[in-house]
Amino acid sequence: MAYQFPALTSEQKKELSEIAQRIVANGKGILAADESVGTMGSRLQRIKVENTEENRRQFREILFTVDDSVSQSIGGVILFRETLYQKDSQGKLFRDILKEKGIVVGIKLDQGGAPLAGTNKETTIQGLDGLSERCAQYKKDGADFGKWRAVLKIDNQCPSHLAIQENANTLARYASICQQNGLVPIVEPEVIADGDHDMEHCQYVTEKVLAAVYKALNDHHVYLEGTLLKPNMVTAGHASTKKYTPEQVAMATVTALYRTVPAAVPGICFLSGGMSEEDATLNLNAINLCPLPKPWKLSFSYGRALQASALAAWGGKAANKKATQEAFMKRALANCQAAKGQYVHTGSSGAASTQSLFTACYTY
Ligand SMILES: O=P(O)(O)OC[C@@]1(O)O[C@H](CO)[C@@H](O)[C@@H]1O
Repeated sequence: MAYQFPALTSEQKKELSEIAQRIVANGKGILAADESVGTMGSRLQRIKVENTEENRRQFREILFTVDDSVSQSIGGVILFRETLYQKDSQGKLFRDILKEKGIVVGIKLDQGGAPLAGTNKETTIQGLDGLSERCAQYKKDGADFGKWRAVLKIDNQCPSHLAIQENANTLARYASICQQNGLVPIVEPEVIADGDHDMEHCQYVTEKVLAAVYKALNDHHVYLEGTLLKPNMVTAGHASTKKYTPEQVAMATVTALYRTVPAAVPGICFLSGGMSEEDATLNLNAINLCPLPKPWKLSFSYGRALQASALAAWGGKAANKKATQEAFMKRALANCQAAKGQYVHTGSSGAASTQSLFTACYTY
């Protein structure tokens, strides 16, 4: 097998690896503010706010106009298409506000699930058609990384070999297209927490899924130094009666990663997957203290676990801007400390931060 057709030039590789490293430098992580219109609707419903474009814009304006010091904790923000082209009340594009803070702008690229016939309601993810053109346009419009979330579930006969292979291959194809267009791909194979399985079962499945993903990324000539992984932590299913400490979650999670994720990958940014804000922070802290080899940055790319307190503080009222920004900053800082293994729980968390954020069958 000759090495004849290099996928990327050395300049392209340099740009990609620098972007990836910037996002996870010094304990920084990612704010996943890329909820689709429908997903944002269920977030807003919880606080009894109507799901209009203007309400979505207003909440995101409050998050993005937080004090500049947020850039010490947040290295990247993932946006939904609508948000990439939205402006603050003074008419300034959100993406320019983020870039001026030194935050890297990312874009959600997957377009939702489609059923895999002949399986127990498993899915693949759509969005490959026209992806290269969309990536090129988003790069011109200021994005430097992309995100694609594949969903795998633990259930009777699940995940099937077909679902694992199909989603791994689709993630790899997406990653290759991103890199060709100068975007760092965030590769997100999420094993969702639905079910009553124990943590050991989740570890087994997570290892199988990650091993398939890295085989596919290699097959597609993806440059690993210019990627980031966004996996689930290894936990018991949401309906399991077994309880595990953050140290046990950390040991199972780092073991699964150590067995499957090459050291060339610069950073692993976990999703929060319905954990409470506080659990997501405590688990990340324990992961960074875990006494196993950890050749990658271990950080966060949280949606719910960075925004739940902020959403509750906002409640749809402009007058609550300060409290909303304080709540967001508090979580951003806590997770940055956890990404360095330096988080100390003070016991003063608000009610919203300890509430489970789990949604059953969270497929899109
Ligand atoms: O699990 P979390 O941390 O809330 O969100 C993880 C995430 O990948 O899933 C959501 C739905 O696609 C996205 O908004 C977000 O980026």
